[in-house]
Amino acid sequence: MKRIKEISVAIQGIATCFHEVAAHTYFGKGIKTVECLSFHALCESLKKEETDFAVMAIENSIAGSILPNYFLLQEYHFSIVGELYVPIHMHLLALPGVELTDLTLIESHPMAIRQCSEFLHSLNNVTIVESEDTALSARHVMELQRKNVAAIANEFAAKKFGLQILKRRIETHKKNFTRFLVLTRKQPVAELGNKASLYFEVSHSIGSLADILTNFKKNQLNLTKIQSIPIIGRPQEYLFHVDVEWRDRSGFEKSIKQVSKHVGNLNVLGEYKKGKIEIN
Ligand SMILES: O=C(O)C(=O)C[C@]1(C(=O)O)C=C[C@@H](O)C=C1
Repeated sequence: MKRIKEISVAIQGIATCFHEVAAHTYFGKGIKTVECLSFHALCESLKKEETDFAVMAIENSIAGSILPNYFLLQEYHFSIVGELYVPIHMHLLALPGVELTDLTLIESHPMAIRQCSEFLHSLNNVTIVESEDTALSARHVMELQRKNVAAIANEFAAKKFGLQILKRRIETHKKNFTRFLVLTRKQPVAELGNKASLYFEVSHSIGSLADILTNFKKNQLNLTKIQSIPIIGRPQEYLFHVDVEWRDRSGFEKSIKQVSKHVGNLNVLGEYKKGKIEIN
């Protein structure tokens, strides 16, 4: 009997990290996840065909955009084929028996640290250290076996590395979501989506960006995100990354045709189905 090859998905981080949660939420449990310790390594894994897909965090509702990932999207030109919003619950993890007053060092991924800044500012004499990944930080706490060290990570990491949840839900706001993109090597557009991500540059003249946004409005496109990214080597010039949604795809097609005459470097990174934010 012919075996169906299991889908392999590059994630940034090690097992139990939020990227693994995102990959399992999108594809289900029957996939092989490939651990990458940077977003650059994640892109390389997909580019070198070691994996079929990559899941990449792009923004968080507390900490904002992950700007370096916009540069990676420009550099690698993968297709965005999906997106999902994952609820993020951050916990402070330490060895069993440790108390808050024992801590002198807390380690985590920089995005996790930013999501917990209010809590972290309330602590005295604690050094905050950035790491590649929340789950890796939890593993470090287990490996070090020191009472003064803690990690910010999720409940799956706590379970896997035998750590206690010293303080639960330390994110600055309880409605905390990270948006992940699902990437694959360049492929033709499936035209089944209701959302697209694109980027372009406009001339340095009055209203040039406003004209493009007005065109989106005219074609019934809902702008859900706009992010400017510096053009390296051209100070004060920017690329604009935008996400738009539609009810009728013909409006998107029309708009792309029309704006392509007025912008430079227009790239549609992908069309995909809009992800849902499930607030419960
Ligand atoms: O460190 C992890 O667990 C990750 O998957 C990375 C990451 C991120 O890049 O934003 C994913 C989701 C959370 O926002 C915090 C960290």
